[in-house]
Amino acid sequence: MNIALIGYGKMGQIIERFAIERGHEVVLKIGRDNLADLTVSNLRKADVAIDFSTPDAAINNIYTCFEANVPLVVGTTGWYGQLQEIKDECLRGNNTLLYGSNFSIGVNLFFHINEVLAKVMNNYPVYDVQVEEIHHTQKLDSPSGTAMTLAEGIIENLDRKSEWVNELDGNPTIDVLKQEQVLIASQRIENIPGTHTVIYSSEVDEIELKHTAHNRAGFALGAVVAAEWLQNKQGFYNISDIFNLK
Ligand SMILES: NC(=O)C1=CN([C@@H]2O[C@H](COP(=O)(O)OP(=O)(O)OC[C@H]3O[C@@H](n4cnc5c(N)ncnc54)[C@H](OP(=O)(O)O)[C@@H]3O)[C@@H](O)[C@H]2O)C=CC1
Ligand SMILES: O=C(O)C1=N[C@H](C(=O)O)C[C@H](O)C1
Repeated sequence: MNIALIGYGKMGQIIERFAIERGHEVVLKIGRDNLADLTVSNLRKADVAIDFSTPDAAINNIYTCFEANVPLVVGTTGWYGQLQEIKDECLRGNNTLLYGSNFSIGVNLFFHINEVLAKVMNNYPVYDVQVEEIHHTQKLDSPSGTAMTLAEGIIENLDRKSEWVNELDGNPTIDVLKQEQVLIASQRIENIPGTHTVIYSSEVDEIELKHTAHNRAGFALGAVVAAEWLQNKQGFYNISDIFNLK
């Protein structure tokens, strides 16, 4: 496959390594210093594009890929407020997009276990739940996309929770946490690739479900596998469609 890499930072560079290892060719690499090369005609040289750029850049990049009619894998987080608009536009224009807050196999298993556990916890109201996430200090968005997916998995399955709220580095955004809210506590610490914990606590004990990424390889390999899966498909997909754990 010919691949266009949109965003050539920490993730883009590791994705390139895995793409080449798996026999693909990287025909376009876009970073901040060659943004002018992100054109419809350049994108049409690729069979698929993979975007790991920035929360602010993602929406524009997605629309440019739609215009070029090139299938797109979006790993960038921090744009999900516009998810419905992008989904509608993708389907309206017969385009192809797969997105995911986390492409690693381990986290996708974790997402599934989180949903099963949340269902079980309907019968155990003595436990309250919160999500914690720790990432490197260059991360632009908070909470992490992965933490949002975890909180949404809890909300969809645990009847006593209906929304999430975020605090960054101990700075609360609300005065009082309501019973129906799931707190996502975010922390930024040098060099942490991504650690997520779901904690159920009662007066007498705690249950912790934790995923620690040792490096970024799992995310990057997952993105290349997602691009391969997207070949010859049309429509709007999430990474969970590949793992099919439901
Ligand atoms: N879904 C998943 O599994 C994962 C998702 N992510 C997400 O991927 C994104 C990128 O992460 P990461 O690689 O660590 O971040 P980096 O900051 O290392 O890389 C982002 C790159 O995008 C470039 N860039 C800036 N503006 C644009 C633009 N308009 N178009 C294209 N590229 C642009 C930046 O250029 P410059 O360096 O010049 O600023 C930089 O090279 C983040 O949103 C992160 O949350 C990360 C890991 C896993
Ligand atoms: O910015 C990162 O680094 C990561 N971002 C993703 C997220 O927001 O969940 C995935 C991973 O945790 C690394």
